[in-house]
Amino acid sequence: MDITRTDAAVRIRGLRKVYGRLAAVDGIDLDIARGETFALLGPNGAGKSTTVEILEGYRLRTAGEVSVLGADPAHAGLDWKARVGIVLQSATESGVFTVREQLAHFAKFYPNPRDVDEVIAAVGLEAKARTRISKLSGGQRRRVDVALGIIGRPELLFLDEPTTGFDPEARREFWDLIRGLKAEGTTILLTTHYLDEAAQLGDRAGVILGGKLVDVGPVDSLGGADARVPIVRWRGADGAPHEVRTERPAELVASVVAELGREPEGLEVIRPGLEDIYLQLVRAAGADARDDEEALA
Ligand SMILES: Nc1ncnc2c1ncn2[C@@H]1O[C@H](COP(=O)(O)OP(=O)(O)OP(=O)(O)O)[C@@H](O)[C@H]1O
Repeated sequence: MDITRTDAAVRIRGLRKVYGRLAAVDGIDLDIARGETFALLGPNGAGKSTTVEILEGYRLRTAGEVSVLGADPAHAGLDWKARVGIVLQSATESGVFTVREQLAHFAKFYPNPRDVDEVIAAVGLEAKARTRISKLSGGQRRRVDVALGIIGRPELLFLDEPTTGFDPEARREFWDLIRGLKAEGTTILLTTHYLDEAAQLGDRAGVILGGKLVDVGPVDSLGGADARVPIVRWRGADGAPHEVRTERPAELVASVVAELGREPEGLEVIRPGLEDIYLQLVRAAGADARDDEEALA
């Protein structure tokens, strides 16, 4: 099968990456459509960066098939590189240039770059355009990274934990920037530890655990319908904790109040958000892994 013959921006089949005895990526299949924003979630060491770096052409895979914008990133040339924007996890080091100089320099490598001043404005660095990068704060340097990632007007943008170190206002401004790129048709693959970021930006999300994609789907359906059923918690007459999942929490609370004849202690009604669902998935996978280990022992 020639998987480069696809309309998808990214197609991954049976991807594996082995470091010594560790399968850091252990059989991933995934399609990302053109124009889609896909958020890749997972705890530290899950295999997100390894996967993304293979797609970027920075790492070689052990096995599997990968197509990115119709090419195999392991063999793609300069034309392909010009169509891809990359914001790596680690920040820019080149401190001697000003923000504007650095961007103007990189813009020359691309056939159809964005306007340097527009990009500086888009990442909110107008006031620092003539400042040396070495004099910027961590969050401001991260904005330079993002600016360098988009200066070439990429069709596909990889963002590896882009807002680490951003203050809350900067994150919101960054989200607006990403929404603008998305509106222009840019395909975006985002890895993040911020679940609200995935919920704000992602059309779909995938959760990687132990090198495997354990769930993938629209952000608001991740974990399945059951994962979103409200949870009611309270303490009974003897002080014992109770927890019930129900689609009709008001009805349950009314019956608990009637039974106790008073306000229940420790009453909580929780509608699980993406963060709760993600944590449930991570814990469930951890429990499965322990069961497997016990079965093997
Ligand atoms: N060059 C390498 N040599 C050996 N092991 C590696 C190498 N790079 C990554 N690993 C291991 O592969 C696993 C996956 O790492 P990876 O960086 O892909 O995780 P991640 O999901 O991006 O984590 P984080 O959220 O911390 O960035 C980890 O156990 C890591 O220790």
